[in-house]
Amino acid sequence: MSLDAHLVVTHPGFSLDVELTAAPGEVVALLGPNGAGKTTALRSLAGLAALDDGHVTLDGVRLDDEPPENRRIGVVFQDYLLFPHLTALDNVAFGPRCRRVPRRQARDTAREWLERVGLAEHVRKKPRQLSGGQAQRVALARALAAEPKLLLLDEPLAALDARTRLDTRSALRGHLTSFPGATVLVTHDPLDALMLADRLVIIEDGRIVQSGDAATITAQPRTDYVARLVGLNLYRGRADGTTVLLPDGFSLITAVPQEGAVFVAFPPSAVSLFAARPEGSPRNTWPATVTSVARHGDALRIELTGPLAVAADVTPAAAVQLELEPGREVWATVKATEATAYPA
Ligand SMILES: Nc1ncnc2c1ncn2[C@@H]1O[C@H](COP(=O)(O)OP(=O)(O)OP(=O)(O)O)[C@@H](O)[C@H]1O
Repeated sequence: MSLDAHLVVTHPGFSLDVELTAAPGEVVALLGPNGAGKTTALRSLAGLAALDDGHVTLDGVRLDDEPPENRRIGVVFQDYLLFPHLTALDNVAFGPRCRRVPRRQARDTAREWLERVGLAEHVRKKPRQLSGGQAQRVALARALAAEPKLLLLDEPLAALDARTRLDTRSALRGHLTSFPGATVLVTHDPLDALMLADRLVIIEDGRIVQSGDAATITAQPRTDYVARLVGLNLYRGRADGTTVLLPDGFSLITAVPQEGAVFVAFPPSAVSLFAARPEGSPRNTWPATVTSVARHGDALRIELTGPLAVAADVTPAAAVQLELEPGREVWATVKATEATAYPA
């Protein structure tokens, strides 16, 4: 169930030319700025957009001449909606039914999958009676129930609010871990990529600019986009429920409990700075000293030392008001809901 693809697609003013492989069980994330060609790549893998050149091979079998329904590819696309007139159960049973599995058996399989994604009580609901997170899980169950060899996910979490996103991301990670086929995931969100993927492939302007595991890419970004992308505050520690103890003794509180070795990540935009210790403040609050101030897009990126070394993004107005300059002592906070912990 390994994927080997060379995707060449030409539109007026844009050309995509990327080579992509994914081993059985491997999750590959395609990341890139808007218009980089991620969706085009995914659609051409799915057979929804024609290749102008190249090939798509799954397990050594060329797929590019096969119609989408014969490709044994599961897709969870943002615009690939559930059938509105079918129940969750029949939406999920649709895949097996397409493969001529008898109705009762298809429904049994669908029920199992809906249980697996935690929707046992919602099998009879129509899509409009489901929340965004539930609909996303039905879409995932529908894709997996068809026993695809390749799973394609296009921004699977983008439509969800922050809290639902966190829960759904963790659950999705579990499902991907037990999925035996190859997975290709498109996302804008570095956290999705770090948490869900074994390997990242960064696409800019239709070309691969960097690929590798998260640690390698984080250590050695090769383009401005990648540098900004990995501009996450990332720590390794040991989780005991929602408390993560870092090696130098500082503890971070996270929203989702974990156990054992974990990473904790949050973006610089999640760090707030205050002149005095804030009252009734979020769970993570510590004194910090500014070491540098640099322009970062429309914001200023502030590097701080203290019990936790962090980067924070603040508006220029806030930087002036807080008199942020090297040596300035401030208080930093991060909400537990912004600090994501995931197994290391
Ligand atoms: N059918 C089409 N006809 C012409 N141009 C297209 C077509 N589909 C995509 N493009 C162009 O191809 C480029 C890549 O688009 P694509 O949607 O693949 O990028 P993306 O990386 O997924 O972007 P985003 O993150 O914004 O979704 C864009 O410049 C887009 O305008």
